[in-house]
Amino acid sequence: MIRTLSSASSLDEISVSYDVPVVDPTSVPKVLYGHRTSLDSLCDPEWSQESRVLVLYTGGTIGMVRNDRGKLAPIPRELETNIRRYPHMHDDSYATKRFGCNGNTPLVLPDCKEKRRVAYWVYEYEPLLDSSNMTMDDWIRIAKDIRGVYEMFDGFVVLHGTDTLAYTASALSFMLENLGKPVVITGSQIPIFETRSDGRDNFIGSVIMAGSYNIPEVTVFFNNKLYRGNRTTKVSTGRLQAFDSPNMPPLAIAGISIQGEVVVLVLRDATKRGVILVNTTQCMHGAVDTIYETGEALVSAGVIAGLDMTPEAALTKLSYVLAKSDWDYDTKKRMMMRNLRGEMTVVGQEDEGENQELDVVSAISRALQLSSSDDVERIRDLLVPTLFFTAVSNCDIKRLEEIFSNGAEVNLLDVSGWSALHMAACDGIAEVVTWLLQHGASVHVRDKQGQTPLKIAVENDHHKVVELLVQTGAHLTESPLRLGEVLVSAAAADNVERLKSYHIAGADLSCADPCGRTALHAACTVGSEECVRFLLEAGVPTTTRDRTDLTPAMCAQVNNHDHLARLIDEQEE
Ligand SMILES: NC(=O)C[C@H](N)C(=O)O
Repeated sequence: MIRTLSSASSLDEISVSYDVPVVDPTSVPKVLYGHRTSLDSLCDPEWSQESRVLVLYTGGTIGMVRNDRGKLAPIPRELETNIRRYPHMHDDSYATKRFGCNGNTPLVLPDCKEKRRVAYWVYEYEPLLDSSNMTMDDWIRIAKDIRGVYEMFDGFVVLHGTDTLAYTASALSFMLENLGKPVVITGSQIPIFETRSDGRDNFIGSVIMAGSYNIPEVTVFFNNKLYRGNRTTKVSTGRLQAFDSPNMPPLAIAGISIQGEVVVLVLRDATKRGVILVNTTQCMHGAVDTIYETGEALVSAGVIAGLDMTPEAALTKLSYVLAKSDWDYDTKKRMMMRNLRGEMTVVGQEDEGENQELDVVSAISRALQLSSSDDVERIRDLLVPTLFFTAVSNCDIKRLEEIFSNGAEVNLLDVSGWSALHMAACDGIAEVVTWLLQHGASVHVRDKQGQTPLKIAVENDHHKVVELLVQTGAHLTESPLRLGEVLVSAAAADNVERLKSYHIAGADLSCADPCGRTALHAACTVGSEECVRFLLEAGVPTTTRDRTDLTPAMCAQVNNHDHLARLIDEQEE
């Protein structure tokens, strides 16, 4: 089982930092824009059968080919063409049967016994880069590209050269604020086309991670291991185990610390001038420590202890923090000391007082006369999920806090694939939903029917909850045609509350069903004045004609609801 400590816990919508403006759709690269225009097919409800992954191919050895002189260089459009030929990377017969044979047929991974098949698209950068030639602008481009098509995919894979991969991973972890979907970065030491290559396993593993697991953060997948992105560092230019995450379990091993040679007085001047200095270790294992005189002297000179952050994470975190123009100097310093995305281990006040044993665990352990801590641990693992779901349905926030501090996984699923957020969204308790979102619950988790918490909240007309979920980046996944159908049936049932739910969830209320009928046609047909008034206030078009060439006003007249036809006329005037 894959466990993750979610790092996204804000109620804001996903955004990209480093001073990047809100993404302008016209700036989305052509191929991505192409996907945008085929949004309909991507959002088709049938699609819940597969998860969707976008592979952003930026360059690196993984897609390079040896030239006549034996030198490696990337060749445009070579990667996807080759992948289509590898049966273990693309199931052509499944893809053709499901999606037909057109220019936009996705690649599909063969059945890996995961929940759903994973369909994926490769978006190739131009030019393809050796990562040692990448700059901060390239990090920004990747972040913007992900933001631009964020709602259309369940996860993202970034194919990247290994030389600066850890820097990009750290940078993206800070830049992609409130990330709710997996972003997996990978590459290889040997090109994917060569007989012996780590590239194929890294590629397939990353696509599976991005498509089948709910790990909403920036990670690095390499040599069969998934690392937190901002914890990784490149450790070898030649070995297939090119990356490591020395200070993050399960690889963290206590070791000796490093002492730096510094001239403290030079440093004190700098911090007085408002320069932010961070002390990090180059060592693989361990953290900078103030038990040494030199370390203590650095702290007294105003240098921030970077604890066990990798130099890659420290550099990119600094760039991120410095670019935050709305933070003053003290806030920036405080943020550098705080664990923002799981990039460093902060022990101390945050942990104090937590981890008190749950009363019920203690009681059962006593009743069973358990003496070993392993046995108590097992009882806790068994009980915590049940207690957690019970606290959610009882809306018991105090209990939720207590269970959470005892290790409850906030995105845990029950047998029907429901998370605690699905449950709270169904009950419509905004307080619990807010608590879950603040503690890292993902709004993108789907149950076995492919339903998100947002869909559940909409279907139960919990408007406040719908609003909270949308603010956190949730979005509807139905195609416009399917939306047309549900809106028409809501209006036909005189259900204005449902129309409001869809409206708050961001649905376009003018969507038509397969007969060309809109919610306004249906409301006029059945004579629902409340629905007609609501739709007109929402500004839906009034002149749309259905397949039988009727406008909503004509439907009202045919069914003897002349007053509704008049309402529409007044609106048109
Ligand atoms: N293995 C690699 O990908 C190294 C290559 N020079 C790069 O970083 O792009």
